[in-house]
Amino acid sequence: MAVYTHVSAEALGQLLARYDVGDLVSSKGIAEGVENSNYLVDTDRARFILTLYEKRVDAGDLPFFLALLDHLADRRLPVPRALRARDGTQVQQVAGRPACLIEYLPGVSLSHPTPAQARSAGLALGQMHKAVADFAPTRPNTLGADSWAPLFTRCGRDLDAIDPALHDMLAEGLDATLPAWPTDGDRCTIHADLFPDNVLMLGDAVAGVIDFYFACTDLRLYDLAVTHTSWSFDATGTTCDLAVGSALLEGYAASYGLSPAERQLLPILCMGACLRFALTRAWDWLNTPANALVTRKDPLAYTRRLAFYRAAGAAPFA
Ligand SMILES: Nc1ncnc2c1ncn2[C@@H]1O[C@H](COP(=O)(O)OP(=O)(O)O)[C@@H](O)[C@H]1O
Ligand SMILES: N[C@@H](CCOP(=O)(O)O)C(=O)O
Repeated sequence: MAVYTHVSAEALGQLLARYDVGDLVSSKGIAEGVENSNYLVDTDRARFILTLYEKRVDAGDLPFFLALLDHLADRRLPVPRALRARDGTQVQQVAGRPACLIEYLPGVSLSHPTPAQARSAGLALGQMHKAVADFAPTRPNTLGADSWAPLFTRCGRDLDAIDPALHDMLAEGLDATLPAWPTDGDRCTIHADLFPDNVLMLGDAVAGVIDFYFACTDLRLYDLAVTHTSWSFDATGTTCDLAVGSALLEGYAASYGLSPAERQLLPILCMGACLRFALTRAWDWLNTPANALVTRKDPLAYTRRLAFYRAAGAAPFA
């Protein structure tokens, strides 16, 4: 459960009074997510999401994220906008944290996506990449390839408390990946965390894309790689469903295009994506406050994926 900061009914009532959204009827903390505190808020007029930005979100980056949401929503992509209060502001202070009241989107996050659903996710990702062609703001990827070795060093031998082989697996993975990391290639604004839990589905169709708080400017195909690593495996990272991975690529190819040369880059980009999530999960495993209502995510689910991509080479991307 991701609620790091408690919001009292009084504080929530005061917040809602700044907006033209009706009166508070009920609110409850949302079980999913690990980064921010999220509440489902019902008023007598509609349902909303209240997000309080926590650990990894720098308040200085919020204008970038919120402008991106507005940009994509203006182009009819299914992303939620942050509402504006009567004074025009989108970011408020709630219980000492920066916070936004966000449009609620229907749909469910999947645990076991089918190929048809993965195809829709690939289509949506390609549509987003097209839609950001005229999005001018930029944001460096603070969890990009340059950050992985320093994060590994900061975790150090504490990694072995998670698993005795974790330190050496990550060291080998970094050695295999970083020297081959692409230095050029198409760059654009990317979501950078398009896991199934950040896509709301209705049947086989994408009804919402949420959680843009890692969005940044980086290699476009790295976004596809992150999505491949998160959609194509079971939660433990043990079994790869190649039909799901292929359908994801097929959807992306249909909406954006995917050349043979670009497919050849995907193995190394997927290895990088595995390192990124194994490292941040490991860091969080070692550093999550004991009193936080959050379910930590298993870093080994990403070292298993890393081993898969290292062994499989180009085969999953043909
Ligand atoms: N705009 C939204 N509409 C509907 N549900 C949402 C929306 N934003 C978040 N949620 C729900 O809240 C959960 C956590 O949100 P998320 O942004 O993924 O949190 P975190 O930033 O902590 O990862 C999601 O899995 C989803 O169930
Ligand atoms: N998707 C990342 C962690 C970020 O969590 P999210 O709830 O914001 O998607 C992971 O699974 O490690």
